Amino acid sequence: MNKTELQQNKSLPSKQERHKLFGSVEPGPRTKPIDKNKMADLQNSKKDFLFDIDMVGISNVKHPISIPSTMTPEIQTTIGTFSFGSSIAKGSKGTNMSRFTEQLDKYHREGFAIDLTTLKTFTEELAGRLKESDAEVEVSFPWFFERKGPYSDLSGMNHAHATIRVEYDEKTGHDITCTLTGTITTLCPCSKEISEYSAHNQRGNVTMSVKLTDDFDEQKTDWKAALLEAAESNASARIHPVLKRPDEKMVTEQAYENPRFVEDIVRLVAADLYEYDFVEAFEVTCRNEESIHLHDAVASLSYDKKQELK
Ligand SMILES: Nc1nc2c(ncn2[C@@H]2O[C@H](COP(=O)(O)OP(=O)(O)OP(=O)(O)O)[C@@H](O)[C@H]2O)c(=O)[nH]1
Repeated sequence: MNKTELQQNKSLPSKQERHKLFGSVEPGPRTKPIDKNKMADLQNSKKDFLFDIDMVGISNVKHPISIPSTMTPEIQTTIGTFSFGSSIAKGSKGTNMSRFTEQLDKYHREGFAIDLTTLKTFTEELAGRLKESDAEVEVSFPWFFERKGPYSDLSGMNHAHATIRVEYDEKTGHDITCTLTGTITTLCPCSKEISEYSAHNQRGNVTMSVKLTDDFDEQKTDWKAALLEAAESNASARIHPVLKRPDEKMVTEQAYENPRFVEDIVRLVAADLYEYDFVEAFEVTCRNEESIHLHDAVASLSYDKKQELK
């Protein structure tokens, strides 16, 4: 049926009348100023408001971002989920929340690339814009990377979940924590040991949170690729988007030859993070989505290399 054949039998009231029909009313008298300078500014009231606030800001801010990567694709646009905040002293009623998104938009217009150098500048500048001595910014995003079948070399796209957190304080400078959750295959050592055939295996989620050393050089090291390698190289097998039968045979046999408990994974990944010279402290968690249970198996450990110096 085309447009001219469609009959409009109903005679509808105008859109304005329809809105009235559904409850819209005429605006009431306007008594409050519309000029910004004459408006009340509650946020900036100064009194003793009893307690300092550790962090106030906005969260769950979705925004398009571009991220650099040493793996293919080297530049990718994705959606970042941000949170921004700062402390406020008890003498201030509130923060100026519009300034967070105002600054985000300014950086976006200048081609906001989500690298650590830019995020450090962003956080310091945010503290200045808020007229506070500290600020924090966190951004999470799916990071995509190409993965080839081990035999066929056929490629497809995998992704891991990345988070960068930058904390700035004018007295102590910047603190950066980078987190990556990568997915792996784990094959149960116990099941392999006790069974006449086979062994159950599952998807494991490895979350690595690392505090970077002050001299970390992102031109030399892609932290995302390094953390992914720590998780995948210690797994029973890697996860692949495209597998032909010869590939499938290879990853199945590889998993059988490399059985891992969640405890094995966190310890082996910890050993790699311990050897990375750009990592000052770390936390590793492995959560296996068990294929023989409805529940997950979990293990985690944390380590601070500075402890060794004490
Ligand atoms: N402090 C505070 N602000 C809120 C809250 N809920 C909403 N707002 C925000 O208040 C903002 C407007 O306040 P400001 O950012 O101080 O606006 P302004 O005073 O015109 O901005 P400046 O000229 O930069 O000081 C809006 O962006 C709202 O999102 C809240 O719980 N606390």
